[in-house]
Amino acid sequence: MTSPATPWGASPPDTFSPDPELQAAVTELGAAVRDLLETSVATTVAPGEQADVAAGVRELTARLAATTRDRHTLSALDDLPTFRRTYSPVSGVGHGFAPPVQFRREGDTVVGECTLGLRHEGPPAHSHGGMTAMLMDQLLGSTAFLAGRWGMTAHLGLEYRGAVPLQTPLVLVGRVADVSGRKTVVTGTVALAAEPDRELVRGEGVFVSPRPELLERYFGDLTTADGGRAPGHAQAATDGSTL
Ligand SMILES: CCCCCCCCCC(=O)SCCNC(=O)CCNC(=O)[C@H](O)C(C)(C)COP(=O)(O)OP(=O)(O)OC[C@H]1O[C@@H](n2cnc3c(N)ncnc32)[C@H](O)[C@@H]1OP(=O)(O)O
Repeated sequence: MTSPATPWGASPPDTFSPDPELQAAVTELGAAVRDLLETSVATTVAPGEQADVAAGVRELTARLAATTRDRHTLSALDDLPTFRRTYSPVSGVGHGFAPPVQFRREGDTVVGECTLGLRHEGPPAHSHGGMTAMLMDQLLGSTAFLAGRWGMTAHLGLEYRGAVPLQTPLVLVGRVADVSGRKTVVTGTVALAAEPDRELVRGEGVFVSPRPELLERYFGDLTTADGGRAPGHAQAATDGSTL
């Protein structure tokens, strides 16, 4: 299957079809852990109740620990050529810390929407600056990727122009600014969904597709969940247009 032409290059064909039962269970567990994390930093119940809950959570954790993957093994729901990352701490539905942000193409931009919670707090009632940097890194990286230009963050610059409130819908917009060789420059903004033209954070990132020796060093021993060599990175990272 070939991907449709876009003003900025090829996008990867999405032919990956994960097990729907696993996808549903991981999504549900991610949502439940997200609620737990959020409530754990908001709760004001008595110390004894918190201690009881902690003991219960440890029992549940032990059940999940019965079988686990190591860092060199992809989840069965992940796919490198399409960069499907179920456990991304920014966009992963399976990650309790993630808002999670949903990204989509809109014209020549990539748009993301999310609402941050108390688990992302820095200054009271507002986002931690590092959390906003995570949002920006993922936004800019996703923008490069969706333009057929996968790369790793080589530089990330941020201007914090206004504090980002928690529990308030946000909109993120990314644009490819320049491409040359293995390098892609992307700019992006974070704003309130209700005031999309008032930029709270402005970012610029340089994404570089690593040279083959680095690719091998970083990802050479990655395997898929069923033990095969993980496909896609060598091609995906050296030239996004081959995706
Ligand atoms: C849907 C999926 C979306 C995924 C989104 C994910 C978002 C998150 C992305 C990440 O967080 S990635 C993790 C954080 N980043 C890293 O760990 C990268 C660490 N750095 C490296 O491994 C290497 O420095 C790097 C791969 C970035 C570059 O190494 P190379 O040896 O391949 O690059 P090289 O030095 O040959 O430079 C290639 C080009 O990039 C340019 N370049 C490299 N570093 C640069 C830099 N810092 N600033 C500006 N330009 C840079 C360099 O000048 C040159 O330009 P020219 O071709 O025009 O000469």
